[in-house]
Amino acid sequence: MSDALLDIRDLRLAFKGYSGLTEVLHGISLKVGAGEKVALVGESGSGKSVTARIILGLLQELRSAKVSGSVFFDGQDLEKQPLKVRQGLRGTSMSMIFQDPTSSLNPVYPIDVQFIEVLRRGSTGIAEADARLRAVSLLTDVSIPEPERVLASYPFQLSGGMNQRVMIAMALANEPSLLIADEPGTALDVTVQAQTLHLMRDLVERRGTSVLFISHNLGVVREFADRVYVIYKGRLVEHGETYELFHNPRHPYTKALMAAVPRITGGGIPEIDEAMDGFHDAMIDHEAGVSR
Ligand SMILES: Nc1ncnc2c1ncn2[C@@H]1O[C@H](COP(=O)(O)OP(=O)(O)OP(=O)(O)O)[C@@H](O)[C@H]1O
Repeated sequence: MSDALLDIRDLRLAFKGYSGLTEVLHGISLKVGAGEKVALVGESGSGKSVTARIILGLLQELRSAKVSGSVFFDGQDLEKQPLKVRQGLRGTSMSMIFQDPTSSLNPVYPIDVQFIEVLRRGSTGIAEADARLRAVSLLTDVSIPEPERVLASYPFQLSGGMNQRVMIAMALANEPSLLIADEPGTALDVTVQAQTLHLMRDLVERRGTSVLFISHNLGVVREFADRVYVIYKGRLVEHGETYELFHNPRHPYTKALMAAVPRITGGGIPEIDEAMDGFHDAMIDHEAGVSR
């Protein structure tokens, strides 16, 4: 049992390929408390999105993915639950916002069809007229003018920022206790991204929704998260309260993330790899009992 809403313990992931197993996560442990906003930060390829997909139970459906460890959600070990139970949680108790709305909004259906389907996942049997009213109210919450017009539109008829707001409204439609936000707004221009993030923060704070916020951008995280975990090549290298982490970063990788825009190559940073030798074990010891 755990008192945190989300409690991930010793999560490991490897992909089976022609040349054998490629290890991607090497024992990730993290917690998100009720109403807490927690960020997972690291460069491209460090393992942020796969962590999110494991929480949602999506990777476990892939035959090439070998997952071990525990994901406790609301006190239940999800890894021990049948697939059907996990699928039932998606879009209801836990939902996800992706960086690019076009990857989750279906281009061939108007927004209303997709919105009503989402609402029906949370309340089976809801009448169409009621679902429509609820959708209008949710779109109003995300500051969408003329929600009726937006409901009748196809995603391609809306701007990127508008689609992102629609996604946020849909993700919050069934009042999830956990929202996983994977670099929301990265595909948008900086001003629209900032507006989207402020809006999302207001909404989750008002509703008391817990958030796991995934990003490569420490600047964005500073604005948004209560606590931060830093991930590097499938390992957590540091975590702490946001204020503390920014004022007293201990790990060389965290310092590198702060000092400059990280090189988003996925290949790692040679200087950090060197500095990591020896440092990583010391950090793990330092954080023992907290991150492990
Ligand atoms: N289905 C898959 N099969 C094989 N390897 C995969 C698969 N999905 C992800 N990976 C690998 O797992 C590693 C972690 O990927 P992940 O998408 O979690 O990175 P990320 O930190 O979210 O990066 P980004 O910010 O670019 O999304 C990468 O090396 C990626 O190539």
